[in-house]
Amino acid sequence: MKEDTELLAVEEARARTLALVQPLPTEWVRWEDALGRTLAEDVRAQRTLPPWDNSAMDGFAVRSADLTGPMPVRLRVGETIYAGQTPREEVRAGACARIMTGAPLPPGADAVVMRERTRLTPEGDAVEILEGVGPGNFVRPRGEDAREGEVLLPRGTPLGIPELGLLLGQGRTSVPVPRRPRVAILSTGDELCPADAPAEGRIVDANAPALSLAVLRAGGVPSVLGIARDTREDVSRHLAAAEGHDLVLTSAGMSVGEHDFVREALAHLGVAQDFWRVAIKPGKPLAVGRKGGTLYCGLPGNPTSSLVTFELFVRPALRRMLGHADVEPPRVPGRLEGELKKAPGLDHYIRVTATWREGELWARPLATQTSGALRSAASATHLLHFPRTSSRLTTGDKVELLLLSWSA
Ligand SMILES: Nc1nc2c(c(=O)[nH]1)N[C@H]1C(S)=C(S)[C@@H](COP(=O)(O)OP(=O)(O)OC[C@H]3O[C@@H](n4cnc5c(N)ncnc54)[C@H](O)[C@@H]3O)O[C@H]1N2
Ligand code: MOO
Repeated sequence: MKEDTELLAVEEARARTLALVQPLPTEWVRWEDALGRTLAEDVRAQRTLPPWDNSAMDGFAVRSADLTGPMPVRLRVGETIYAGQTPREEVRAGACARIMTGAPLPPGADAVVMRERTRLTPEGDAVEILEGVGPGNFVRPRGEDAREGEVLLPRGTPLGIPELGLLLGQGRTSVPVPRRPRVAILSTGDELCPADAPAEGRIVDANAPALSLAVLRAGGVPSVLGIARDTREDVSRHLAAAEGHDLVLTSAGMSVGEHDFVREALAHLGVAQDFWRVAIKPGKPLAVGRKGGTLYCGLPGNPTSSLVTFELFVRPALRRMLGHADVEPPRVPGRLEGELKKAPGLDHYIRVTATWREGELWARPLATQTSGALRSAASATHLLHFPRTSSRLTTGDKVELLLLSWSA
């Protein structure tokens, strides 16, 4: 195992993590399970939509050439066409048809005048058009949404609600997507006990359940492997059960303590470590490696450190497995409200609560920033990036804020 004592920059650590993963094999899922995933193949339109030119307004289907002279113009009113009906008559010069939104445009007509710009005679057999319109006015052209045979959505498209609506509009109820990553989560530590059997003098394992929620939110399928004792043998035994997963997350035992066996157990299992230790706070002792098709991330035990490293490294890797092209943590500009100091050297990720005021996002650091305390993450809305080269930030300074996937 390479004893790399140098700290890797956060961007490099993320790039190296992402280089170890790729989109997972394709599966077909129903639309209900496709939200937030990506298309694994180009999807072509099977039908032209709308299938015919149709009206965008309730009003009158007209020949625009009839409306070029002085206004108003009086037209004879023919049939009424509702959505779902087929027009029976051609609109001839000097005439029009009553038409409702979504109804097919009748032959002869090339424009629609909305009802509010007309005056119907009391008998209802003629209408005064109050203003002229050009051809195509309020006409939704055939094929505006889709033309049969064209690529409607290309491979890699993230499937949000309108994209799925578009596919459903084509009569497609299932889509090809990369399958969901299967993620094994292992807590390690002699001091730990499970949350459903809390024991006196022990620390309840909060990391595995918290990480499994983070995995779920990121679109993965978590399975919790329990708690391994602080021996190489017990960690190795538990890790053996994780083989075959796409991603294995371990929690704790990553630092340089006498009982920090996780890296040793990973090496023993044949995991090739890509890096260990990143120049960030919190989360410095992160280790990442690979064996076969499985990515291994050894996350630090401090509860907030494990969640921060999840956001910065694990979630991007899960998004790549799910086929997303954009996997960087999303960022927005903001301003600091408060004072921050540190020694230069590490990138710090400060837990803040940001609120919108006077056209800007103002970020106030939470009172506690210790990574051992989950309080330093509870009620945080963003991570404020305090760059490695910087040692002081003051109220009003422009800052980069990373959106958190944890928040309620
Ligand atoms: N001499 C040094 N000591 C430490 C360093 C260092 O560079 N040199 N780094 C510190 C940093 S930074 C971190 S982060 C921690 C991470 O250490 P480990 O990954 O080895 O984690 P542990 O020491 O086992 O545990 C840390 C802390 O978190 C609690 N914990 C662990 N697992 C859970 C869990 N599943 N649920 C709730 N809480 C958990 C554990 O009880 C400890 O209090 O190392 C520093 N030390
Ligand atoms: O890197 Mo540690 O996560 O600062 O407590």
